[in-house]
Amino acid sequence: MIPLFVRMTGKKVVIAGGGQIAYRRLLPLLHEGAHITVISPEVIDEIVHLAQQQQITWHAREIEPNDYADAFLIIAATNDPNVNEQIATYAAPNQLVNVASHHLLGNVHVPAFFSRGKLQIAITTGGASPTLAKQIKKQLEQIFDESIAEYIDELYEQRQQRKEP
Ligand SMILES: C[C@@]1(CC(=O)O)c2cc3[nH]c(cc4nc(cc5[nH]c(cc(n2)[C@H]1CCC(=O)O)[C@@](C)(CC(=O)O)[C@@H]5CCC(=O)O)C(CC(=O)O)=C4CCC(=O)O)c(CCC(=O)O)c3CC(=O)O
Ligand SMILES: NC(=O)C1=CN([C@@H]2O[C@H](COP(=O)(O)OP(=O)(O)OC[C@H]3O[C@@H](n4cnc5c(N)ncnc54)[C@H](O)[C@@H]3O)[C@@H](O)[C@H]2O)C=CC1
Repeated sequence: MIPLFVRMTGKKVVIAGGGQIAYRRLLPLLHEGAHITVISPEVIDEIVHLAQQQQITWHAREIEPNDYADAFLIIAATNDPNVNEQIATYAAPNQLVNVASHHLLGNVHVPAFFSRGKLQIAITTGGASPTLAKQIKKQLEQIFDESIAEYIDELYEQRQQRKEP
């Protein structure tokens, strides 16, 4: 696997499942302006709320292959490993698929990550220990505190000016 930072604005994302994990995946995508559809018979209150506010679409039923045929990114976050596996199987080879229940399925892993303005730091252990990824993130959050965001903004401005003809 290689790390990529993907611009998700306007991209169609289909999330199967509506528990805490689905919600955790959903939030940064929503923040980035992705078009999110959650398909799940039941969802947590936070997801109900987002659907009521029309920030996302929620279909209260089980997922079917047709639901994600044209999705850019599919997130399989149900609590049924067979359903998640089926999603990975039915997805087209050119789709991005994240399977929360099994690190060897799908083609995208979600890292532990944090941002300081334009600086983004992401850590993965390739399924070895998500808990360790979280611990490393916490250590790096101490090293790169909020003050670095302003410095990086300055670097950005200076660089843009240098690039101007
Ligand atoms: C493959 C991946 C999924 C993907 O890419 O979507 C995956 C898979 C699995 N996680 C499981 C369990 C836990 N995951 C966490 C936490 C996090 N897990 C995250 C990512 C990933 N987890 C990807 C690999 C990343 C990597 O390896 O580094 C983080 C970094 C990001 C995020 O989820 O947002 C987030 C920390 C976020 C943060 O705080 O920064 C905790 C601890 C906790 O919640 O506090 C536990 C319980 C302890 C334990 O079991 O270790 C299980 C067993 C499930 C079961 O028993 O059914 C599987 C299945 C499997 O391993 O196959
Ligand atoms: N960080 C990570 O990557 C972690 C991943 N996991 C994995 O993620 C899975 C989901 O975790 P939680 O959100 O806590 O589970 P949860 O049990 O709270 O939620 C599961 C959701 O899946 C929905 N669902 C069940 N069958 C469905 C179907 N056929 N179609 C659509 N939706 C369906 C349910 O209605 C429910 O909303 C876990 O089972 C586990 O395998 C668990 C912990 C951490």
